[in-house]
Amino acid sequence: MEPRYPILPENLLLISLKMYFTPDRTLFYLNALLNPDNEIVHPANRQKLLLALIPDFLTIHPCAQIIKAYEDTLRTQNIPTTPSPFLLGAQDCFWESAGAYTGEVSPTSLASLGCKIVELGHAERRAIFNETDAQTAAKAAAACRHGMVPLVCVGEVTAPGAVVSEAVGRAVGECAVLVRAVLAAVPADAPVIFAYEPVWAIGQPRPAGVDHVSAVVQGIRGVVGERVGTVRVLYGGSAGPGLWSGGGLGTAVDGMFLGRFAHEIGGVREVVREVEESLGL
Ligand SMILES: O=C(CO)COP(=O)(O)O
Repeated sequence: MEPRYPILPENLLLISLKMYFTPDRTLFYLNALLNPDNEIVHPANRQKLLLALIPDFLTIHPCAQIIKAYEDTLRTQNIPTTPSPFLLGAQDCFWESAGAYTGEVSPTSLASLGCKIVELGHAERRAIFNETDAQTAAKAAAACRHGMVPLVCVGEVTAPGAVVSEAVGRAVGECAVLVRAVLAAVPADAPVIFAYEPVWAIGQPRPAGVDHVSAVVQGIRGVVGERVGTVRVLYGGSAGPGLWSGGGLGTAVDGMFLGRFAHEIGGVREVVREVEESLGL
């Protein structure tokens, strides 16, 4: 059977919890994201803005149950849940579906639990676990075989020097290698999300400058070119409230990939409000 991919609207806000939260805190956090009183997830806005949570592997199953219960509640209120108003993602997956691969996580299992997005090639996995472009591309293909969207992290390692134009060209060149490898590995109609995360901007007090991000993202879009499947390009790396509207990032990218600055629900609400306002929602 052909995989059925989730529909991606034009704007995405994705949150990775990396390895920061305990299971209890993750479940409390997800319940808070979905609580209508917190005004974060608005099913009516699904066609324009979609949120997703990417927790650790241990909490994927209970998170899936919480999201299912949330959708059941929406249905009792006659609010449509197709396409899903909120997605669940995983922080990695293996490139094989099953077998003697101790410690690895199967894409089949992730899909069966309701994961729709698989994050791949994060800078931390590349630096600490030596993950290669070929491995990331193979994992992206595996995610697609199971109807999940690969969320591929790309970004240059070194911060820009004094010559801005050179820095942009170098950054695009570094990102292009993985962008091309992934697009060559996945079906032409598979949706793909690229998170442009300059390695030097991850885990910092401030994000990369919007001018730099904007120019590199334009370059990445050029590398992607025309393609049947949807491609979204997000920014990640110390992103948080104030960057989308005040910082002007909103006109350059299709969304943000949030880390630490989404750990408090109030911060997520601020970011959501900025994006919604920019979309006239
Ligand atoms: O790597 C990131 C998202 O995956 C960004 O993390 P920080 O926002 O904490 O820098």
